[in-house]
Amino acid sequence: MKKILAFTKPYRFLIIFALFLMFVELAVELVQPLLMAKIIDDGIVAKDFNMVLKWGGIMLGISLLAFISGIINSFYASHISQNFGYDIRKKLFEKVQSFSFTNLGRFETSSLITRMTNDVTQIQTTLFMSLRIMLRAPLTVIFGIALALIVNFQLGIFLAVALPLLLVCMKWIMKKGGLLFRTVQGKLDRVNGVMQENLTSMRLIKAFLRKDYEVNRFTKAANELTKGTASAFRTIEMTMPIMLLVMNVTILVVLWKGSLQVSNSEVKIGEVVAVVNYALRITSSLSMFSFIIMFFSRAKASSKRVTEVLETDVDLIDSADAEEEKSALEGKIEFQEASFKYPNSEAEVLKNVSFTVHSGETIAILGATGSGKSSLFQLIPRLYEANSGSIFIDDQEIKKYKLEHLRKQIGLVPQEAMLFSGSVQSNIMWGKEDATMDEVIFAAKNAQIHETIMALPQQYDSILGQKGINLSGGQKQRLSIARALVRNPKILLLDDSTSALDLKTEAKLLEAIKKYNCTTLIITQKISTAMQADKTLLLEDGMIIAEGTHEELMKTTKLYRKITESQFGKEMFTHDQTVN
Ligand SMILES: Nc1ncnc2c1ncn2[C@@H]1O[C@H](COP(=O)(O)OP(=O)(O)OP(=O)(O)O)[C@@H](O)[C@H]1O
Repeated sequence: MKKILAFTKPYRFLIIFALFLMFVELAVELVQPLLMAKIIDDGIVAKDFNMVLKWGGIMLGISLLAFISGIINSFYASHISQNFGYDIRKKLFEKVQSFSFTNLGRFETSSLITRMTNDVTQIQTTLFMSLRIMLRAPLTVIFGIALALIVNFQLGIFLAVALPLLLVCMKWIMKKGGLLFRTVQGKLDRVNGVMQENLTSMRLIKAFLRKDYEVNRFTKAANELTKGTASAFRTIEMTMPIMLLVMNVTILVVLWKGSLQVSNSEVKIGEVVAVVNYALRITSSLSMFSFIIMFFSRAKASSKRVTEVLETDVDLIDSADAEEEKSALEGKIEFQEASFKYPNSEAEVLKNVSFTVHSGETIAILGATGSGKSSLFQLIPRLYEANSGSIFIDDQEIKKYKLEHLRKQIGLVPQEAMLFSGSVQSNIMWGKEDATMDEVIFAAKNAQIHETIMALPQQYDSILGQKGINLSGGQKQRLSIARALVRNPKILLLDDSTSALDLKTEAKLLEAIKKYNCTTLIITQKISTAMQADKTLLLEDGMIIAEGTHEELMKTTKLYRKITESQFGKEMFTHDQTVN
């Protein structure tokens, strides 16, 4: 909660002003019973009509003041809370952007979305309500009792006795409510998760006729949320009848005792009316309490969830001895006995991997599915850290480079082509914000996608749907390659990114990439790609089992020959090759 409250700091003067206006409203509310007592005792009972008019006029005047204060307070309360929510959301978003994959593994995507949207809204609304009305209710109770004691101590004491009972009741409910609403937000994560998976996999769901299954899955998650929320609300609402019972009994006692005192002429009738009036105002404030507790409990739970994200230590940052590099990389890559396992798993997916790629070379990486090819790629831009061994770029350990300097010079094309909604041009420029149109076209031409783009109705201005839904798999791949090429990378990592391309287009692409003079690593399943590379690494079960040119591997490695045979037939073998 402390961390969240710190976000109110920039608005502290506005908050003080809004609270001041709220106090004006409160003061008017509290002074009204006193004025009423005066009008009754000195005006009505004493039959002084001028007195009634005078104090009635004053009452009207201060009510008008309260009304104007309320309007201005409302304006500032919404201004402050909207900006406060914006600040938290921005900070959360920036924090998530800095997360490593290990950090991201701690939170479900849907949970992060709920935290950035619904949780922030809960906190934001609570701040708004606090500035508007919420704080008024407890203050009405406290000051109402204090003023009742001043007006008539003997009657007011009954209200004071009820207070500790009410406080105990509230404390218990606040604690319970906080826990319950934390569970509710967890269930909301689940609903959002199911919804997100469903909406992003709609084609698959329709093709597999899984609509009913998905509807059931959603219904189950939504039911859980409904049950959880209802249970939380029920618990909180239990406070209402308890608190109202306490107050109504108190009012009865005040009326009974007051009537005795009036008949014995010990007190004026106006005093009894004032104390009863305070008791009624306290009761109406209490009726708001269950609603207030609900908001606070929810905000407390949401604050915890938001703070959890904000306080996560980012575990992949620039190391203390990282050097400020200004010059461009050459692109030499060297792995020395590098081993790696994912943070959430015990299985070693790369085992003592050693190899060297000289600057400007093109290397193909071949291996069965799950052999660790993509994992190896992730270590180069330091998306993950190797658990043992070392990785060097230009003979310097990658840990010694600033992350930004390193990643700026790497063009990564992931296995699944990820595009963004927006124009074709903006998708290519995503790789280099300040790219000129000439650079964009040059990259597109080299990625062999320029002609396809020119055939689109609005060419480079054509709008892509979400994730590039209106493009074919191969077109998406080539657009992702253009996005990487526009960076003019020193190291280009293509993760099975040419799988959907025909042999001719792929050959043209690989030829065009040579213009960039960058070190290129290509994960592929195709021997035709390996044949165009300077060297191929053959990966099996996280280990490099062979490396060499196509001809060398054909001579030395049975597995490589088998793959070749399966793709090209036996004629690829020459009579002098011995089978190992
Ligand atoms: N985020 C992850 N957390 C835990 N294990 C993972 C993760 N990603 C991959 N793995 C595991 O690491 C191993 C290697 O996966 P990787 O994606 O590197 O293989 P690959 O050779 O690229 O496979 P493919 O050709 O199918 O893409 C697999 O056993 C996989 O289950």
